[in-house]
Amino acid sequence: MLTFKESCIGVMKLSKPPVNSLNLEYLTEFNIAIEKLENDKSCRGVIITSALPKIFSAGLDILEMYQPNTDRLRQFWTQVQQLWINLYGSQVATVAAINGHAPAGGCLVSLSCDYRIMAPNYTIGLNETQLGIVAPFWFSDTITNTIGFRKAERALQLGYMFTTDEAKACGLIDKIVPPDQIMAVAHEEMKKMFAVPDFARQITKNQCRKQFIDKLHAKRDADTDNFVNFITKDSIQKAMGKYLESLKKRKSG
Ligand SMILES: CC/C=C\C/C=C\C/C=C\CC/C=C/CC(=O)SCCNC(=O)CCNC(=O)[C@H](O)C(C)(C)COP(=O)(O)OP(=O)(O)OC[C@H]1O[C@@H](n2cnc3c(N)ncnc32)[C@H](O)[C@@H]1OP(=O)(O)O
Repeated sequence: MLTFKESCIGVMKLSKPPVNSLNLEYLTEFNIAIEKLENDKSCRGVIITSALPKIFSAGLDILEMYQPNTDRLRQFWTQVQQLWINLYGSQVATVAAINGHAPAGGCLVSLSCDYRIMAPNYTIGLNETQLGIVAPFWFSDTITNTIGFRKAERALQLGYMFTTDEAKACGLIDKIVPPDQIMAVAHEEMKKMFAVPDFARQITKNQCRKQFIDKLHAKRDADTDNFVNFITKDSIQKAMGKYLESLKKRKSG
């Protein structure tokens, strides 16, 4: 993770080649970096982007969920939950500068921000059903809060990956920006949020999102149990094995 401050804005660049997949160690690093910025009194905003060409993030590392060690799987999911709590509940203004593909967990990271700008000709969405797995309730809540129930329900069932244009049309992202302008526009959008007094913006964000974060807090242990029980089922393991194979075939084909 490349993290630096530009005046009162923290910039976090995901930099885990080849695809910024989020494994236990990288999620832990991500959480520490965001918590550090959150606790920095001089930091008013955070921009999240990718240091890699063409990929924002491939989402959760599938290898963490395939033939897993159960203790590690629990730690992994705890860090996934914490990342969402940290980002969706962040007091600082957040902008996702999506400069590449953003499937599943990559999409969730961006949906947890306050504003999303995206470069053209990429794809974004919660594609979990395509892997034979299920987006948990707090993934569904986050996309539903962004694009509305009907569109979210349809997209979740299909595991639909939106093109940048489709994502803009349904409100999954807010703006399409050429890749060379994405950071400049992220700063412009940040300035618009800074024009509002921080406490008023923070209380308003909290009013909108707190009920969803409280829901996960209340069900956090059960959610981890559900995840571990679900992922370790033979049928789910088979489906994930097939999906990994299909990724490799697509590469060689
Ligand atoms: C009753 C039950 C109720 C509730 C259920 C309870 C709990 C919920 C259960 C489960 C929820 C779990 C949630 C999961 C969310 C996720 O994030 S899952 C991850 C989904 N991600 C994807 O599907 C992305 C797959 N990747 C791609 O589409 C492409 O790789 C991508 C477009 C990102 C890049 O394409 P390209 O540049 O062509 O690169 P390659 O495809 O060649 O990939 C390079 C190597 O990277 C490997 N890789 C790709 N993605 C991942 C990944 N996510 N994890 C691990 N590894 C990945 C790929 O295999 C290549 O590896 P290789 O070089 O061949 O070794």
